Amino acid sequence: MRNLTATRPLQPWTAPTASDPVSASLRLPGSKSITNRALVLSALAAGPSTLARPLRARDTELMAAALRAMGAHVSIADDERWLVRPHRLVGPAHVDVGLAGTIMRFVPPVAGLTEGQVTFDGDPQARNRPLGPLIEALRSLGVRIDTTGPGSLPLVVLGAGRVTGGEVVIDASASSQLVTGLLLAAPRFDRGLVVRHVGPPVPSAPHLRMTVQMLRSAGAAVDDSTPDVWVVEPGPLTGRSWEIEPDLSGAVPFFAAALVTGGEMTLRGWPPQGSAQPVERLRSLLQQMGAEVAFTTEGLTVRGTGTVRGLRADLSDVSELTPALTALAMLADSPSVFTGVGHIRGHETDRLAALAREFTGLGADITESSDGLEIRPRPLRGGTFRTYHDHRMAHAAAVAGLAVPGIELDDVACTSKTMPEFPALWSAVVTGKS
Ligand SMILES: O=C(O)C1=C[C@@H](OP(=O)(O)O)[C@@H](O)[C@H](O)C1
Ligand SMILES: C=C(OP(=O)(O)O)C(=O)O
Repeated sequence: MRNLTATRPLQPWTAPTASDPVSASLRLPGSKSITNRALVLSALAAGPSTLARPLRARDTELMAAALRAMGAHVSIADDERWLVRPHRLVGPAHVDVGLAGTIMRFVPPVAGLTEGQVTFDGDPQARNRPLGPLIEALRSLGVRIDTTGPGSLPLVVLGAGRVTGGEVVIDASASSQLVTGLLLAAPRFDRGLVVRHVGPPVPSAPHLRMTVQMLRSAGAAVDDSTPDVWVVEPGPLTGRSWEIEPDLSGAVPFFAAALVTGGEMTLRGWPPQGSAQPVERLRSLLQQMGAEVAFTTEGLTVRGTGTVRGLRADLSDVSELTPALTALAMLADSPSVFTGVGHIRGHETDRLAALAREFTGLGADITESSDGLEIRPRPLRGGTFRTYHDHRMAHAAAVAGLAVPGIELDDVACTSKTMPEFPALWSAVVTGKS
């Protein structure tokens, strides 16, 4: 099986230190999670769709390429508006998932609906990310899948062009994306789908709500009224125009900059009717850490008061924020304890181990627990910080670097996963040249 992933040259980068309060008003790129759900739903719809202000980054370009490889017409030439015209899905096709959880979990069910063989592989670290429960769930629904590894990439889906559907039991405690992947394709299964989760809690509940909300927007009938059970009726998905919100997770390091430096950061472009992303939860976390947060006509504004407070929190619903919040906690006036995020050991890297190791290398007092981190702030020093191909490790190092001179990332190019402009934009914002 081929691995088409090109080797990317490492890009060392020294995180800029802020000499003044960081203040800016920005419009950030679109949400990865919304863009990739919209691409999948559009490729499975009965008519054409558009995505307004999508995220252009490695994860979303690879998703577009994956769907195109299986026959959908996906045009991403225009930064402001991507076009998707569904087409009969046919193999043979190869899907390079890169390091994207959204591709490795959302596309195999689509491959089951494809006529022909679809192979999947990605970056070496993608092979470590949990996929077994999805493979088993699809097999139990009659989809033929060949694997060489123990329930992980690489894999081959021998698509029959249709999936009967029915009922499936899955342990999705390793990732909410295991459920989302099944749900997104489920309206196109002959009998629809009932997904029943059995096991420790599913993390990232807001991402599951986003999935249900977007399925309904595309015309699907979904019942999520019973905890840990999702019922999707069979039926056509409609093509539509998707407005992609700015990425909330990508915004967090910028909000953190306001907190650390006593500055003010406004992110423009929030939907007036409420967000599909967990804005209220983020607002509460930042407030507990000492920020003032306000929604104005211009956007979402976070103001630092000059002091960062320690935080005790279960972060299971917003686990992808753990790296940036850990960096903030390093600079706080009291200890922090984060729990509920054991599953981020299966994110782009083992984030608990990587954060503990790299910040310890800078002089931090940080320890891993089985499901989180404990941080007792003390002065940090500059030094090398390894990012392990993980964009959010780079975000964490950048936040610490605001207050600690000489933090040298071995590679910042990993930020291309969700925000290729991150190094340039961050430097401009921190130095006041944005
Ligand atoms: O569905 C999604 O778009 C995502 C779900 C979450 O995954 P996990 O449930 O694996 O944490 C989140 O961390 C990830 O960044 C994006
Ligand atoms: C966990 C993340 O990504 P993925 O969508 O690849 O799971 C993340 O972006 O923090």
